[in-house]
Amino acid sequence: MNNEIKICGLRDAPALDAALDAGADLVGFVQFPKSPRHIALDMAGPLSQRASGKALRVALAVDPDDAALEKILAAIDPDILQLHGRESPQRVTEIRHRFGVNVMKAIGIADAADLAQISVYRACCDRILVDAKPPAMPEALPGGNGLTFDWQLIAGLDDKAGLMLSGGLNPANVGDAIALTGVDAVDVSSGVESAPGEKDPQRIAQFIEAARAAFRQRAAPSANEKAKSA
Ligand SMILES: O=C(O)c1ccccc1NCC(=O)[C@H](O)[C@H](O)COP(=O)(O)O
Repeated sequence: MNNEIKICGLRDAPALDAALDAGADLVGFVQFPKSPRHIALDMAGPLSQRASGKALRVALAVDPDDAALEKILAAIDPDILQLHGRESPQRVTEIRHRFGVNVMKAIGIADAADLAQISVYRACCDRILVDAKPPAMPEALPGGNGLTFDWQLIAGLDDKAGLMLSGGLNPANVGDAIALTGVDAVDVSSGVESAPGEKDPQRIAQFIEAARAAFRQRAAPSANEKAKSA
């Protein structure tokens, strides 16, 4: 992963086009009927085709069984399957092998103890999305809650390869999140919406611009480094 930006929860062509036009690297289609971002497969298929070759297409599912996965993968034909439930490492391995699909596993982070899951899942999946742990309420969604977590936990990791930072990011805080954590990839959903499930093209563009600026800033040599090499 190298300076990648994912816009998740796209449900219609105007929102998808806003993400693609602004330069999103990954676009996500949520398969979770209780979410305001859920998109039916007969709509998700054409949207995914529209994004083909322009961005990596991510199908997001929560504890899917094989029958559900067959339908999701056939309709969306994703480049990446994001698993956002309680899938065990064994289940992730099984899915990867059975369906031959790249998998990004979401891990909920609330405190330092949760970081152990990163190395557990690194061994069995292609990417890892570190997200805020959902609130412990029956009606809470597994993701898309607009909640941040302590970014210092990620900043302190020795190995950030393959990590995508998520949870409560928005155009105003994504620059700080990138600078502080040092991650190479970010993901957003509710932070670029005007109402639950309603993507706002202007906020999408602002988010991508702010993230790109932070990635550029990190790549640029500091004044100190420039002086040393002069
Ligand atoms: O977005 C949803 O509604 C959703 C529902 C069920 C499982 C996962 C979901 N979203 C996962 C994502 O990848 C979100 O982008 C991620 O949780 C960040 O969301 P937000 O804090 O709203 O930016």
